[in-house]
Parts: sequence; structure tokens; C-alpha cells
Amino acid sequence: MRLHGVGRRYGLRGRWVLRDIDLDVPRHALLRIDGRNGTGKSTLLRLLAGIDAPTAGRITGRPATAYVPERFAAALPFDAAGYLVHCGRIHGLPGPLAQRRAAQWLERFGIGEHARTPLEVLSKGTAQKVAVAQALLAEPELLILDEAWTGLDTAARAQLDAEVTARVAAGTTTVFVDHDPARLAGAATAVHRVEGAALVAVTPAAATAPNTAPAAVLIDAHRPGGPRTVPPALPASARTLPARPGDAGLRVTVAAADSDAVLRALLAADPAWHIRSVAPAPGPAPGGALAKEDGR
Ligand SMILES: Nc1ncnc2c1ncn2[C@@H]1O[C@H](COP(=O)(O)OP(=O)(O)OP(=O)(O)O)[C@@H](O)[C@H]1O
Repeated sequence: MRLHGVGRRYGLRGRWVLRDIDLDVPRHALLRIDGRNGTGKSTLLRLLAGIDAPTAGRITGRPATAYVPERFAAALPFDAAGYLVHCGRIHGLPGPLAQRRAAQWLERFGIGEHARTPLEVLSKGTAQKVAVAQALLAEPELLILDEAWTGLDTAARAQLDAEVTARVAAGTTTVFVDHDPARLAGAATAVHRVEGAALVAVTPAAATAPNTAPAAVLIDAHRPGGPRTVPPALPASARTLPARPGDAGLRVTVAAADSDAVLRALLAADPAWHIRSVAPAPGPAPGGALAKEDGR
């Protein structure tokens, strides 16, 4: 996706909140948008999400997008599960899959008992989990998160961190705003600051650090209640590690270059695997000739 000379102002005589913004939003990118309060970060994210239109300029190459707004419109006539299924259908999921994904995300965030609770009576924290789940239950090519972590409990914040990391590694582009400067620190491929209606590129720590990219990564996933069957047709470098005692999770080491294919396969499985972590793999990189363990 690309922004060409994009500007936005509210009202005919309003000041330009954003002006002449040129921005490339490539695949696999994790873009952080910074800026002082009221500078136009949410405005930019709404333009990227396609729920607001530029006053000037144009946006080309818009991919399938999911968006978590800064404020969740809880006054909608749905219960939590019904809302998630509705959103899943809008994202193009068939009905039964949308229902399964909705149930999975409610369980994953520990709010399964609120499946039939109307949105308008959900607590703020639970409503925020629903707001995040509606964006994650599909596999958008572009994920826009406007302070999506705000209001989540510690466990849900960590889940969202891991989910974003996994999805970016699998090829999803994510653009986010968060007040915590440590949010996904070091992982951002680019940081931009909104300043005086312009977008200023800030070099992220990750881009200036020496190249410490691992040769192989260890992907740790789980699928509560679902079969532990490994998706077929993983890359040759993927190796499934033996299960740890008492842990039904799945651990796969894979050459870093192939990790996106493994992550995509796990995220697209039905039921989807939940990625607990993606970390540099200890030891030498797995090679194409390595045998798969765990019966594969
Ligand atoms: N719908 C709207 N109508 C009129 N003005 C608006 C509208 N939305 C935003 N603005 C104004 O545009 C400017 C930028 O707002 P925006 O919410 O994009 O900033 P922000 O950087 O996200 O702020 P914050 O950090 O406080 O969330 C502000 O002056 C705001 O008042």
C-alpha cells in the first residue's frame, strides 16, 4: 500500500491535521507511529484502515485490512460472540469458521463466559478484548492497532504482542500506535512520528542494531482443546520437537527464511494455532536434510 501526497483536515476551513504524506507500507513491516497527543496519529490510522478518506492525495494498493480503533463502539446491538461472528463474516470467513474462531478467541482471552453478554454491558477490559479479537480472528494482510493494548490485562497484552510478532513474521503488515515506548521495542521495522502535519521517519533501534538475525527460529504454539496435528507441507527445514511433559504445545524449529511459511500454516489451520512465542532457536540452524520428529 502507498500513500501519495495524502492530507486530511476536518471541515472546509479546518487546519490540516496531516499534509503531503508520502508513505510506503510494505509487506512484513511492523510500523510504529509516534507523536504527541492530538497530532494526528489516529487520523492517520483511520486513513490507513480505510474507514476515513483523505481530503487530498490518494491511497493505492489497499490490502485486506483489520483495525482496532482507539475507542470501541460498544453500543452495537450484539452480544460478544454474535459480534465476533459478524466481524468474521465481514472479513470473509464462512459462517461455521467464523463461529469457531469467535469461540476460540473468547476462550483465549479468558472471556468465554461472556459469549452471550450484550456488548454494551461488558466491562471496559472485556470489551477491549472483544475489540482486539474481531481484528485477529481473520488473517488480514494489514493489521492496524490504535492503542489496542490499552485496557487489556497483562496476559492479554502479552498474547497480543506474541500474535503481532507471529503475524508480522508470517507476512502480515502491522501499523500500531501505543503510549508505551517499550511496546514491541526492537521489533519495529520503521518508526514514524507525526509532527506539524508531516510524517517524520525515525530510525528504529532494530534498523541501527548490528545484524543479529538468527539463522533459525523456535516457534512455540498451542491449540487448547484442538488436535496436536501438525499442518501438512511445512518447509523442509521445519523440525517438530518432542512434546514437553505436561505441555500439549507444539514446538517447531525452522530456518529463519522459512519461518513465515510455518507461521502462516499454523495461523491458517482450523482451529488456528495460537503462537506463544517466536524466538531465536538454540544451536545450529536446521538444514533441509533434518528428519522431522514427532511422527512426521
Ligand atoms: N472527527 C473529527 N472532527 C474534527 N476534528 C477531529 C476529528 N478527529 C480528530 N480531530 C482533530 O484532529 C486532530 C488530531 O486528532 P487525532 O485523534 O488524530 O490525534 P492523535 O495524535 O491520535 O491524538 P491522541 O494521542 O490524543 O489520541 C486533533 O486536533 C483532533 O481534535
